[in-house]
Amino acid sequence: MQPPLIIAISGASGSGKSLFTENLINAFSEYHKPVRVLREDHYYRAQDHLSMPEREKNNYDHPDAFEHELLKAHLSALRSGQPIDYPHYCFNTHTRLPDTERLNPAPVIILEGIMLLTRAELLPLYDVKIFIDTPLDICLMRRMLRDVKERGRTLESIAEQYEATVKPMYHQYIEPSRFTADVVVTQGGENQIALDVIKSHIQQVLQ
Ligand SMILES: Nc1ncnc2c1ncn2[C@@H]1O[C@H](COP(=O)(O)OP(=O)(O)O)[C@@H](O)[C@H]1O
Ligand SMILES: Nc1ccn([C@@H]2O[C@H](COP(=O)(O)O)[C@@H](O)[C@H]2O)c(=O)n1
Repeated sequence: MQPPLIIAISGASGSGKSLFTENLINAFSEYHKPVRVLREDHYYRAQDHLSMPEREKNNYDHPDAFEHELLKAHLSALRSGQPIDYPHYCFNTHTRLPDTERLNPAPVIILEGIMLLTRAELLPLYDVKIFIDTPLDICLMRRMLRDVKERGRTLESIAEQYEATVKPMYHQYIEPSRFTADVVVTQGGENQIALDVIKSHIQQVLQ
């Protein structure tokens, strides 16, 4: 069996990675190749041993917040045709859920997450590296709306976390990782030309 094509999509929180991923999947639907999506967020470290106030204080915008060793092992397994036990994460409790999900390999694997391009040891595992480059003020505005609605946050906590970790870590880790990307996408998840270009590259590779 041919190894899967692995596409990594990175960029700031709120840059439109999830939306771009959804649109890329839709673009694939006519091509009849099963696509599997893995979210780096699911690889945030389990923190069951910490109290809630301790969890709330943590820096979730540092590469070490993620169990990248597990992600790397999972990518290697999928590449060699083995299934994985995909972890699930809860943003409200800041830790992993007890259950995992058995996932089989697929011809196309899309990975999505903020720190995917920051680890030198992960880069060789990706076939295509994409960076969604969206101005930070737009990312923050989107994040505020989403985190209040979906992640149980208050505006005060979002503003505090943004100043303390999200913004400085973006400049330290995420922004420099842009230069490792094959494609930098401006105008976020709705950039149709970028979607078409990437789709046509992927079609050529898969033929
Ligand atoms: N181009 C866009 N125009 C309007 N809203 C957008 C756009 N891109 C993303 N959003 C919205 O902003 C929020 C964050 O986008 P999302 O794709 O989840 O970002 P990320 O995965 O990078 O954190 C979501 O509610 C999404 O629907
Ligand atoms: N317990 C957590 C874990 C992560 N975060 C924030 O999530 C952001 C990354 O996820 P996106 O879907 O927005 O890319 C990251 O910036 C962390 O600050 C959190 O708030 N709590």
